[in-house]
Amino acid sequence: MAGVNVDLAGRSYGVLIGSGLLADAASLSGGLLRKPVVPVVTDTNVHAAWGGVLAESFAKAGHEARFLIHDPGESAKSWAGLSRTVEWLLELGVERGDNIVALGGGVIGDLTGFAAAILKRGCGFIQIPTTLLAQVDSSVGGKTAINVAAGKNLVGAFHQPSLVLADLATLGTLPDREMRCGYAEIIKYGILGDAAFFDWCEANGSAMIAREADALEYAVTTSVRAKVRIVAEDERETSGARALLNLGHTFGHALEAETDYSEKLLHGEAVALGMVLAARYSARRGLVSLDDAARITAAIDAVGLPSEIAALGLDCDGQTLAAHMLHDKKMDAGTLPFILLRGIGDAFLDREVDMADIAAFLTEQLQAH
Ligand SMILES: NC(=O)c1ccc[n+]([C@@H]2O[C@H](COP(=O)([O-])OP(=O)(O)OC[C@H]3O[C@@H](n4cnc5c(N)ncnc54)[C@H](O)[C@@H]3O)[C@@H](O)[C@H]2O)c1
Ligand SMILES: O=C(O)C(=O)C[C@@H](O)[C@H](O)[C@H](O)COP(=O)(O)O
Ligand SMILES: [Zn+2]
Repeated sequence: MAGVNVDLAGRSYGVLIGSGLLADAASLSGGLLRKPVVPVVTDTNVHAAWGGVLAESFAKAGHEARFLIHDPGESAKSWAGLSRTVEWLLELGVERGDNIVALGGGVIGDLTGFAAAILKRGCGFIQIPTTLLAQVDSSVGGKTAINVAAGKNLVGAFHQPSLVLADLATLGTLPDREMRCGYAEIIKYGILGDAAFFDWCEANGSAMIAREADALEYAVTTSVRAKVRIVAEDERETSGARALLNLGHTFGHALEAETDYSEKLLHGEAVALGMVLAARYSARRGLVSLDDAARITAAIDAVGLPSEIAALGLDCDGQTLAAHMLHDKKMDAGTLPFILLRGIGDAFLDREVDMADIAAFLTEQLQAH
């Protein structure tokens, strides 16, 4: 088992990574579980696959896991999903010092974390991420949110968990499409700041997606360490350091909005496409070489992630996609900074991007091939 500490004044916590942690969840949580009944928020798929293992672990330690089970998918990260969660937690009599368990992927983690942030002005929560994407990214760092009509994650809070338990064995039941989504956020750490890790991803992406134990453990621990370093430097995304974790997301969130946050395009797939677009736009501006942009596209394509927005068959132009971006949380005094590239492993925040140029570029990309 590997452990990574997230060092934040007054809000520090550990991320434990290993295989089989769920069966020991109660003992690993130690004093964080204070009451006989422990609220666990999850979705139907995760409950069916792993709810029993968690319930048994809690029962061995004298706790009853009481489940709130949402439908799977982005629809749970909504006002309706939030209100259902908060009302249920209130009925259970959850107190500020209690910890609510989020058992699931990024949707359940973001929703439960936000419910914990606002319930009685702030309760504790434990992240038990069961997707690769949630283990390498969403369970760590304290961004919690729901989606609203105007866009992705627009209502939320920074609220750090008390503990993260990333059990690699839970990935055994995860569909391959979701494994590829996790890979998108993993290779993101290489593209934005670690060229050697990008090389490693290029060589080991397929092994990781095939759940080869060594590759998976290396990918998850390296990713978590990378994220923790950035979060410790800029917890609330104020200095620009954390904004680099948004590489591919300005484009990606616009694509998710245009596809109605549906199964047509999952978050990791949108981020993969967004990173290709960021690389190609950087090349168009002469910031990065065409070779580097092509290498990023090839690494994404090689594992079966989408790399061409033209193939999505969207009925819109670049201007429509650019309009979605105007709600982006990075907007600052009317301008939208973009995360662009000078090279693989060398991302930076460009505050001088012209939105008309972005729209024209996207129209070209929508028509390409
Ligand atoms: N807070 C952050 O920093 C952050 C970072 C990245 C992504 N996100 C958010 O995370 C969300 C995406 O998360 P996700 O990719 O984990 O998707 P998800 O939570 O929708 O899970 C994907 C699918 O896998 C199923 N599933 C989960 N674990 C499983 C398991 N072990 N076995 C079988 N099925 C399982 C789920 O039921 C769901 O159908 C997006 O809303 C995104 O905005 C947040
Ligand atoms: O932790 C961060 O910071 C990230 O940007 C991680 C992203 O992968 C994640 O999708 C995040 O939710 C996007 O941030 P947002 O502020 O644009 O919602
Ligand atoms: Zn993301």
